[in-house]
Amino acid sequence: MLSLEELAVRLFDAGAVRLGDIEAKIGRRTPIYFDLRVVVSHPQIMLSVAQHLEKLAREIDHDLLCGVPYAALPLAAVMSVNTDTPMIMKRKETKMYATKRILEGIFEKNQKCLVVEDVVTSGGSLMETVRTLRSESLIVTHAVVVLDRDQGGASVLKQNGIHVKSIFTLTGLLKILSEAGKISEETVQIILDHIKECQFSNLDFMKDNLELLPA
Ligand SMILES: O=C(O)c1cc(=O)[nH]c(=O)n1[C@@H]1O[C@H](COP(=O)(O)O)[C@@H](O)[C@H]1O
Repeated sequence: MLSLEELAVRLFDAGAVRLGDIEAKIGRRTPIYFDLRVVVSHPQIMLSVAQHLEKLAREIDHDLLCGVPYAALPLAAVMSVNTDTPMIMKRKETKMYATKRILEGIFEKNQKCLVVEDVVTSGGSLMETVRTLRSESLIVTHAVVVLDRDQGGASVLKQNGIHVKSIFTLTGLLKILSEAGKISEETVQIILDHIKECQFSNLDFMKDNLELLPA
């Protein structure tokens, strides 16, 4: 298995870390965007990301895996095969014909479902999936994620009963990439200032992002 440092550099070289003034979800702007969708083109990187998630998942009691659509779906599938853990999939929309299911795959009430997500910023996307799983009587208490952007999403999720374990935090990732000579100190500082300013626990920031708050 690749070390965290090697994995971070491989992800960077594959184009998973985009720098600049980038538009993120719902019009948010960010000086760094982590795009995990590129890993489907790099099977060895995808395998390594999945293995690191499996390591985090080993300490969590679970019967099922569920990836948040879409970027985490291939990762959840690789984890499912590697660990022989059944997976379920959440549809973006409820199917309007045949089975009318929102969740695909076999599950029973009160099974423990571990959620797999690529990036946590506010925690909104992950929470949306958790709500669906809970509405289908599954027990959801943990999530494993590739990157926690350190913007307060993990504590918002904790308030909603979800403990998040991440392979990388954005602060940790920046340290690795700057030590590897991939990003400059100046860029690191711009991103750290952004994280500090754009906190989902900060009420002034939240006023402009109310639609992102988990209910
Ligand atoms: O929009 C984002 O905040 C975001 C930042 C980033 O670096 N990478 C990234 O993939 N995202 C997207 O934002 C989602 C997480 O944002 P939250 O729903 O606010 O936690 C991810 O599932 C992605 O769709």
